[in-house]
Amino acid sequence: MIEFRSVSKVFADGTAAVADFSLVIPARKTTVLVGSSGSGKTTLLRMINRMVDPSSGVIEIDGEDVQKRDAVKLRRSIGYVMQNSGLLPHLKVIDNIATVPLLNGVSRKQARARALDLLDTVGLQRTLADRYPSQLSGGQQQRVGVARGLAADPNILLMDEPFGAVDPIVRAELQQETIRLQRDLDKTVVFVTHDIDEAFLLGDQVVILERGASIAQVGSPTEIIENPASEFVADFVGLEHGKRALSIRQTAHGPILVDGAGRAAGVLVDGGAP
Ligand SMILES: Nc1ncnc2c1ncn2[C@@H]1O[C@H](COP(=O)(O)OP(=O)(O)OP(=O)(O)O)[C@@H](O)[C@H]1O
Repeated sequence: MIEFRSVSKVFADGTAAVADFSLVIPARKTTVLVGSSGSGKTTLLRMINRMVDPSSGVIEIDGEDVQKRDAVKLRRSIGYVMQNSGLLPHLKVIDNIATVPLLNGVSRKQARARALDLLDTVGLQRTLADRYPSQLSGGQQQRVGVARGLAADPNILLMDEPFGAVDPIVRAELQQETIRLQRDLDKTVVFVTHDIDEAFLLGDQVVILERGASIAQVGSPTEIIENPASEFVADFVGLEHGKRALSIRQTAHGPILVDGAGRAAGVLVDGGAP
């Protein structure tokens, strides 16, 4: 479990990125921080692994204040996946994945063997191991980024807009892979996005943020859609514009569900049916 208690961050130039933020992030679930640009999502994420230190307040992992941990060791024990994969261009795929285990003292042979296993885990061919990042597609690079994040077998995986730079089809594929990985690996995932649909798809817990990382609402996707806490939330999740409003239309073959634009969205089935 990760806990933020009254955490604030004011950068050296006076920018108040985060003001009095408190949140419990449960273990082995996916928590998604979602909000528009500049709402403080990345700053919150980076305070978990001490890439950024808070100005005030406490962040605990399993009851231990992260400020009391060695920053470098802490960072290496937590997986981090970023938007443009962050791969080192002069290292082959296999060596990119093996970097953190090597730094942690794992033997080269073991680290490379694990890197090959991780290529399987993220759905990449092992034959890609000897390529350089520039010889991969954007989607493949992101998968390598996820493999690298998992390399030290961390309990916590931080993902900062990991699929922001790939096309919508690859993005949908990577989202499904993330759901599968989470089911198989059971990590505590903290995921940052500005895309509410991605947040609802991936999040067990969704945190909607306004400027200064002020929490507009926190809850499961169902709770938020059923009962938006404010007009801001209703607007942000698309309830105000009818984007998520489904209605029943009778057809010659029975009732179907249509969305706000009148497009067929599905059929109605008995919720109790197998
Ligand atoms: N190192 C820094 N120095 C000064 N201001 C910063 C620094 N890093 C971030 N900020 C500012 O803090 C605020 C929050 O930034 P942050 O990157 O956390 O937001 P975000 O929600 O992740 O945005 P985006 O979706 O655009 O990445 C912004 O106003 C940003 O300009």
